[in-house]
Amino acid sequence: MSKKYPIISVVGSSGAGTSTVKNTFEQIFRREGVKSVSIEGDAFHRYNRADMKAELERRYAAGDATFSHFSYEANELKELERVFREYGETGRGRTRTYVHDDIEAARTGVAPGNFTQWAPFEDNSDLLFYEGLHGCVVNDEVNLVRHADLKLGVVPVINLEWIQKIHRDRAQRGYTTEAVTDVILRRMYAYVHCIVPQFSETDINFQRVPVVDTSNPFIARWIPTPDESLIVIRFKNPRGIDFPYLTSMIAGSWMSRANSIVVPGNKQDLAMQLILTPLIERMVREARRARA
Ligand SMILES: Nc1ncnc2c1ncn2[C@@H]1O[C@H](COP(=O)(O)OP(=O)(O)OP(=O)(O)O)[C@@H](O)[C@H]1O
Ligand SMILES: O=C(CO)[C@H](O)[C@H](O)COP(=O)(O)O
Repeated sequence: MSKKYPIISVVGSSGAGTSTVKNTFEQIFRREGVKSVSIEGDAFHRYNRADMKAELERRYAAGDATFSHFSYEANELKELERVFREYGETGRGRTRTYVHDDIEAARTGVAPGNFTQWAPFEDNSDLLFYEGLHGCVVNDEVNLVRHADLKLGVVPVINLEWIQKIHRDRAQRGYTTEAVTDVILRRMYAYVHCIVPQFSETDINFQRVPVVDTSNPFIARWIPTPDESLIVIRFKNPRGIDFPYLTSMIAGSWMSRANSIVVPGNKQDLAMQLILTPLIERMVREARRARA
């Protein structure tokens, strides 16, 4: 936790929708005049695509079928923690980009499956925004949670998460359904052991639930639309959350538990703005006062 240089950590599995949620944050930052710097979790993968393939094959031959991008050891989590700590103390740090596809390659000048060079954050930012797979990991080696001031989970129910991943990886990254299915299967061990535990560390989880049949996610022709889904929003500590205000402002919402509210899928953006804007506004106000 840093009063001077706060960190927001948004965690979700691959295809969960963390990049989509980043757009909502960017709208809030723009409207509130907040200058942010950001990290994409993929920047902290340990291997480029070719080296990851070689490492996967090496481990597989040695009898380890559990290794994947979700595994702690496939990522530079100590370096990520060092950057979180440095940013919290000084407002400085560094990141890079993992280039996934031709569009990103044209933008960065780096071939797909490789990293750009590390580059420092811009100076004079108000906060650091992280979105990715591992921003709330607590294990024997790192504790990212203690550095983050606001922690969010983006967690569609698993059938929906798979549909989103399959459609995104096919449409934007050129993979086949079979290839994505193999990746989902290979990542399952680390999904359970490395990804899921983080959602007990987060302050707020946003869980999208489809209300159409997704029994066979591998043949779904499209991603269930916002109108075909609900969002369950769960607060770890509901004290201070103005639920009557939220349920009156968000048409069609209701409380399902003392710490949970359900909103229609097409109100996700509105709900996030209503919930997050005051939290961000307070965080930035206190940080600016601490730096003055
Ligand atoms: N609330 C939503 N409603 C409809 N579609 C969504 C929603 N959130 C995400 N999607 C869709 O799901 C797919 C994956 O979303 P996104 O790229 O944001 O995932 P991600 O968590 O950033 O994945 P990765 O970490 O692998 O890059 C995209 O096609 C996106 O349009
Ligand atoms: O989404 C991912 C992790 O969140 C990707 O699968 C990972 O970044 C590796 O990418 P690629 O398969 O394009 O090499």
